[in-house]
Amino acid sequence: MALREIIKKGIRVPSVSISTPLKHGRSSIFAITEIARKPISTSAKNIPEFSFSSFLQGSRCRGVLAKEPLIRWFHASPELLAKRRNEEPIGLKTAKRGNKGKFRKREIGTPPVETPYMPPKPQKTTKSLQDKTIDIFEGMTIVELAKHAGEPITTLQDIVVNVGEKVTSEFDPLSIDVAELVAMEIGLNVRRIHSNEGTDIVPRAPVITVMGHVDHGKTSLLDALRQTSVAAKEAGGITQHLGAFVVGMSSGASITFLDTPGHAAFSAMRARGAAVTDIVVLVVAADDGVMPQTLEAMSHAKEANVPIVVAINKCDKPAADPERVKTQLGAEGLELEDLGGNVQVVEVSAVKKTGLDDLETALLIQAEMMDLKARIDGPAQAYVVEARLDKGRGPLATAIVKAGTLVCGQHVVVGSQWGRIRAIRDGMGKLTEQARPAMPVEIEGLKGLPMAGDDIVVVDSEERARMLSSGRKRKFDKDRLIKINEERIETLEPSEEGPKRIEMPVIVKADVQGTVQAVTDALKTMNSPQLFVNVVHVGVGSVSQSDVDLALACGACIIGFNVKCPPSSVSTAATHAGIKILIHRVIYHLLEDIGNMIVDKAPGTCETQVAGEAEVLSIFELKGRSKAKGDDVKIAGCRVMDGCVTKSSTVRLLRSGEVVFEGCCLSLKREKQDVEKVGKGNECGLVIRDWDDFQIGDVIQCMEQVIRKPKFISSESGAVRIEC
Ligand SMILES: Nc1nc2c(ncn2[C@@H]2O[C@H](COP(=O)(O)OP(=O)(O)OP(=O)(O)O)[C@@H](O)[C@H]2O)c(=O)[nH]1
Repeated sequence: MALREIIKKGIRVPSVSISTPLKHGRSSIFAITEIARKPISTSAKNIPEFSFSSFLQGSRCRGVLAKEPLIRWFHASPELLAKRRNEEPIGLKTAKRGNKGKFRKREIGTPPVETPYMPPKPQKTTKSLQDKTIDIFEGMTIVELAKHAGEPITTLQDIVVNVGEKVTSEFDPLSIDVAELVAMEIGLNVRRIHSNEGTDIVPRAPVITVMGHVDHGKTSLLDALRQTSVAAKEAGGITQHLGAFVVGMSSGASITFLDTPGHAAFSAMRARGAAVTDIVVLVVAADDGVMPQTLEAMSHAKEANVPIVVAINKCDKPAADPERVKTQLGAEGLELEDLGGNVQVVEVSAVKKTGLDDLETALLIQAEMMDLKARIDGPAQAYVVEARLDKGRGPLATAIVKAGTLVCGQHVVVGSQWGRIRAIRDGMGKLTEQARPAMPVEIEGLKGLPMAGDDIVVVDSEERARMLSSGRKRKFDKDRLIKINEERIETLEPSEEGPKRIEMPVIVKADVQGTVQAVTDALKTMNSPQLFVNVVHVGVGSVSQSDVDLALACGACIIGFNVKCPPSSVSTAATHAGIKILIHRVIYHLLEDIGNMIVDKAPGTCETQVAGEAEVLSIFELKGRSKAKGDDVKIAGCRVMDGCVTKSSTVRLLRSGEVVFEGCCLSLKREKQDVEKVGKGNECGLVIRDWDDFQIGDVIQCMEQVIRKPKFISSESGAVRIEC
């Protein structure tokens, strides 16, 4: 849609992304933007005069770097601009530019037509740039970037200038951070490609994630492995410190385990492109066998192209049947070594601590086959495994370095957060100066809380860190808005015809960022055309007064997952405000609770149903007995076959299965006594208002109005849904 149309129609544009080469008429575009950004009541005359320098500043913050590129308006040349001006008289005339690049005068023509502002109906975004990911690398040129991005070189040059970089030629190498910023400004996702060439490359420890069905012993196995570690034995046992730990073996080799068992953490990390895990240990209980989440874990590993080592656990149990498990896994397409494939299987017992050495050996063999190596010099490439907020130390992130060395004091950008690394601690909680590949560490010094799977990028200066972080935040916010919009549309569309949609606003608080995400994702699985679980706010830490205030403002309930009960002052405030706080540690219990709340909250739909059914066995006629007119009255002598016949309800008469009359009951008697209702198996006399044409064999049904609430359904695999 042309800008002129937008202005005319009064559609408010949140902000506009404009990109034009210098001298190609950006001043007029800027002026148009100013009008379009405001509600239509603003007249063009209100636009203040501006100078060339203020325009440049303006274009930086509102034009090229604008947040919502709903409209892209490229001017290729002054000729095209002139042509457009002729074709689309927008009521604005471009200022004439003087020799020194200053605007002398700007004439403003016809103000836009004033029509009331109508918020635009959310529209489905077409498969957008938001979904496009390009590879970027240190030293790439603008020409290369333009080729990857599919954008004109001049557009990118302009953005590079606007992010404060000097450009002398399109063949100038860009730093990887600037390349990312430029890509984000045009709405693209990036994948940073790090070069490994010519540096010190050494073998590294494998990084392993344990997955499997609920209660098959993932946590027990991790605990057992942690205790068998040589390092643990030497240190007299490690207190759990990080979301990852290293098992040192007597041979000197080591294995890094991610202590965030579960598919949610794995998927969340993968969704952010964090290829942290080298191998998945698939835990299957020997007595239970393959279960739904075993299959889920298998597909997660397959999709991520991560090899599996199977640990058949609970082999100490009398009901254990490892052979059956192997057959089941084989039938699911896993090519086990025993069956001629290359997937290793180890029989273990986490409780009896048997088979753990075999498991470690199997993992080392798998790692050896993969020839895992990493560069140890140069800037670190690392990922966040877990993040939490510590009262005294601020945001803390458990990280795994993939390549290079992370050094204390470096400026980093972590996801959309930034900071300067104040301290690095190893798995034992000991301060260290640096972290090398496959070494889980905790870093301190970030300004905000990152998320599991966020990448850690080392940058040269605080300025660069701030700039990259704010660029990422803008992109993150924009993508989030697009996603919310799409989710709303998806859930809204089919419900327009159907029953009214239930919206359930919730606030999610959890112990760590990964859990926040897992809970949020689990809640979203409940969404359907009839239900929208609207996660209005998320955060790490226990439920606070400000959560209660927010919940009150938006009618939300508060979920606290894996957090302590809130202080009594907060609970009291919530009770007074009528805000529900749900504290849970098991996701299925939480979903069940939320499901029940939704059912309670749902208004339900009013339905008519048959409450009782009677068959006409005989017909009596009472002469001149009608109270109103003194006419004859026909009584149907009936037997109640099902349910209950009630005098106050509406009735319908069926003959040969067809409804022939609908009305109300005038009189209901049982053995000459007026009664209100007659139950199944009993006989009664029934008079229907305005109907006396009874026949033997007719069926009289009593109808009642019921409010039907949605049903909460939870399946064995733990999935839940609300059926309206
Ligand atoms: N007999 C026996 N019991 C085990 C073994 N491993 C775990 N268990 C028991 O199985 C139950 C579940 O173990 P967890 O380690 O909590 O299982 P999980 O897979 O981490 O469970 P979720 O975190 O709920 O998915 C506990 O009661 C454990 O004591 C084992 O090797 N032998």
